[in-house]
Amino acid sequence: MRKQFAWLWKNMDAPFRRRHVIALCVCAFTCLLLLVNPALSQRLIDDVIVAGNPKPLLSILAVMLVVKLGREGLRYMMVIFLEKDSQNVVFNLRRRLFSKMQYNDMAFFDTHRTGDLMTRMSADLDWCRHFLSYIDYRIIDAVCTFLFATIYLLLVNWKLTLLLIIITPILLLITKFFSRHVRPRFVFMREKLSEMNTAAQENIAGNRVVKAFAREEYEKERFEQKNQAFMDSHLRINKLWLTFFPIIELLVNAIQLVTVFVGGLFIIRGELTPGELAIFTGLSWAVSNPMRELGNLINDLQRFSTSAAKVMELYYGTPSIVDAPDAVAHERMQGKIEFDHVSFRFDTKPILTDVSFSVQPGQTVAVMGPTGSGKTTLIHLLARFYDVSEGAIQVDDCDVKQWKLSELRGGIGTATQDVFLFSDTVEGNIAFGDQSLTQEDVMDFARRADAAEFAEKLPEGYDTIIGERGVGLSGGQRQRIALARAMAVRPGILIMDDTTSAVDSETEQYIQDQLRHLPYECTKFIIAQRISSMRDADLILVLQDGKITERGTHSELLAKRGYYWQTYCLQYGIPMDEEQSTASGSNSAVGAPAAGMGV
Ligand SMILES: Nc1ncnc2c1ncn2[C@@H]1O[C@H](COP(=O)(O)OP(=O)(O)OP(=O)(O)O)[C@@H](O)[C@H]1O
Repeated sequence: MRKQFAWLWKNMDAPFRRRHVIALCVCAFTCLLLLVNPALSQRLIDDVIVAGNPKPLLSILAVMLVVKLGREGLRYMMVIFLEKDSQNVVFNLRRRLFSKMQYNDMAFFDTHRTGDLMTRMSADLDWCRHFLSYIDYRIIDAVCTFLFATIYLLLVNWKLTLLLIIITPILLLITKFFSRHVRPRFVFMREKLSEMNTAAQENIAGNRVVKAFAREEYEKERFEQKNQAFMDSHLRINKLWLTFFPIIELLVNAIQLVTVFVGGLFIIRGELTPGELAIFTGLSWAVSNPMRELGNLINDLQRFSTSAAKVMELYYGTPSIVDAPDAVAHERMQGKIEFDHVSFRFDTKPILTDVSFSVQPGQTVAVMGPTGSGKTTLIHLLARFYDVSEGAIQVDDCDVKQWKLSELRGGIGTATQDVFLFSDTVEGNIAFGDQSLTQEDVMDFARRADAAEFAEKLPEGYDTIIGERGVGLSGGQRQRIALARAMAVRPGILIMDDTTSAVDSETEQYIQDQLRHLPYECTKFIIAQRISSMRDADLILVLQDGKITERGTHSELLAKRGYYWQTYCLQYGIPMDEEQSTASGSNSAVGAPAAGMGV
């Protein structure tokens, strides 16, 4: 807990820290002020009522009123200070956490559910705010009220005071027991909250799939289970609390009884004046209330501690893929790529094995292969989303591990398989990677990606806001905006991962032509299933089970009669026997049917 407080403190700006200390001192001072009115009540009873002397009456009442008003005013100021300080910390934390998430490894996002991360950024952070704006002052309040009242009562009558506080050690023991048992329940509850949020988030993000499969009822049921589990975890805590709470209440109420009963006896024996008994009855709550509060505070503290631990995990997590200390600065990326005996494993599962190839700047390399063969992983390694397990990847004759990450990734434009567009205008989405693009540039790249025609027809043209994930656009339209976005950063390496799979052949042909005439030099890295997307590539790689099984140009691969040739025959409806006899002539004859089919 101390660590967590130190962490929050570290994230509070200096002026707010000063104010926070002042606010907590004010809190302690107002606890001291609590003693004034019971002390004045004693004088009121002993010196005014019992003595029959009305002279000091007005002055006593005036001081009581001033103290009461002053105390309320100070508490008001304290609450405002605490609220502002806690907001300052949460603001700083949110900023830092968001930035942390930006730089986290791909592996981090592979293993953390979105719903869980959202819970850390919202509910868990709110518990950090709650600690600074409420829990910490309530602790000081309880401790100071108890201590000041006890000391004062000891001075008035130590025997009666000892009777009042005799139950304190028992209470502390019960509290310790409660605290030990409630913590794992809070950890469990936090997990259930995260699962519930994840279910809600996935349902919202995947609502189209839910509808398409008419799985609303199933989803409702699934969420119901998570909701129920979260509620049950809450109830388990409440159950524990309910076994603990009556014991505390009983002990605390005993304090009040002892005060009146033993206090009365002391008056009869002349050991206490009626005014002094008024102090005891007036302050017995100040001794008993903090004890009563203990359970609540422990609940809150454990809840805070569970949430803070989750936020701290994110806060202190360090990405494993970072700039090397001796990273080399590069001007513009030229686009020379070399994979040198690259192998890659996810945990122990081999994904790529001994992959070697090289591409010169400006060339086009295409990769094809069955699904799951490791094509996307190749580009993930190139952009250093993951580090190779063995071998090395060089870009412009420099190991990618020696590149500054921002320059490496900034030099690669990627149109990914799974298109994600932001809730922004079409123009904003295309200019995402380069905010300095002019409107003319945006329109030019949209034209090259064949996105101009439909973009202009949108209700507000390029200023039309498209929804999250490009809602409102067709799959092919989204792919074309994603391609324009990748082209627009003028990368040294342009990666197209299944980018034209959802567009028709004519559009694909148009895009292919445009790719040949980009207004800058770049290496093109194409991942595709269609032969038409790759037939003009300088190098075509066939990847099977993470290994390169075929390599060469279109005609060389057709001549090999392997996977590429089979795919070719399947896609162009050529019986394999017939193709074999056609291809037994020259290489140009092999290319002829496809060219003739206009694909
Ligand atoms: N984050 C991950 N953790 C573990 N395994 C993964 C992860 N991402 C991918 N894989 C596995 O790596 C293998 C290669 O995946 P990859 O996405 O590179 O294939 P692909 O050839 O691009 O497939 P597709 O054509 O379907 O896109 C697959 O078996 C996949 O299950």
